[in-house]
Amino acid sequence: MNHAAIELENVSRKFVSPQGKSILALRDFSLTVREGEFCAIVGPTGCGKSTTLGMITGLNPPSTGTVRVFGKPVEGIDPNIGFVFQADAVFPWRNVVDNVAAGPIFRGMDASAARDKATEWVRRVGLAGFERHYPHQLSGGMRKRVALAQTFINEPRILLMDEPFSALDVQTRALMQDELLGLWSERKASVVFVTHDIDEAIALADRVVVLSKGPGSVKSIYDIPLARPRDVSAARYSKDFIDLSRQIWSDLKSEVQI
Ligand SMILES: Nc1ncnc2c1ncn2[C@@H]1O[C@H](COP(=O)(O)OP(=O)(O)OP(=O)(O)O)[C@@H](O)[C@H]1O
Repeated sequence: MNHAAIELENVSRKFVSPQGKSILALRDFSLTVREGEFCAIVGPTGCGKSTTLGMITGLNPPSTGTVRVFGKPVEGIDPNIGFVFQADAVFPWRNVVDNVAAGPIFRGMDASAARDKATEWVRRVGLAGFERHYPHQLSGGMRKRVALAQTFINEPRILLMDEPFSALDVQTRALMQDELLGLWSERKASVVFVTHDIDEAIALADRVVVLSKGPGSVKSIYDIPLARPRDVSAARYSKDFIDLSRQIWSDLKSEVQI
């Protein structure tokens, strides 16, 4: 049986705008992500996708409702959780190895052991030979590889990704999606992957969750029956993929129409 890794139960989240107006970002939001599941979230702009991730991290608690991670209410930052965001979270003043080693060192690992482990991860994400390069000497795709190594080296049990590949060109993006699935398949963290790209969501996920326009709640959930291991580029041409893409878009279209 698959246990729940993340549970959001009847959650809502209110913000106050700079003008003092109350904004309801999420309403009646319930979602369970199973252990080892890859869950993608799509939805119109402003529907509360990033807010949802913030609640799972504990940085942004819900106004009402409960958020649990591995059965326990979220209280503060959980070291089991890793993040990859759209913006690069690399330190510009550190070279590639030192960027990747930063997490383990912060968690108390001896610096030389951390650098050895980081060097191995740099190789695994295809950056052997670039260990001493600084972020400004790398392409956007290479910096994303550094970000993946930085995250995976900590062996997170939960991985939260907020449009991590949206700034990349189409080819690099496809490569990074394959890379991500390869890394994920080794340890099967529970992933919540936010994207605007329906095809990216289908290519990667076990389930795709469609949110309604703000205040966001779960509109529909699609099981993705594509076999694993997946070759992202090849999977896109299958009939199942195209049918799902059409269905999800028709669901989403009514939410994004003005
Ligand atoms: N700190 C904040 N203060 C005030 N309002 C906020 C805050 N954070 C988010 N909001 C509001 O909550 C709503 C949801 O925002 P959120 O960033 O979660 O949406 P999103 O679905 O991730 O959007 P996008 O797809 O454009 O990235 C928006 O109306 C936003 O303006």
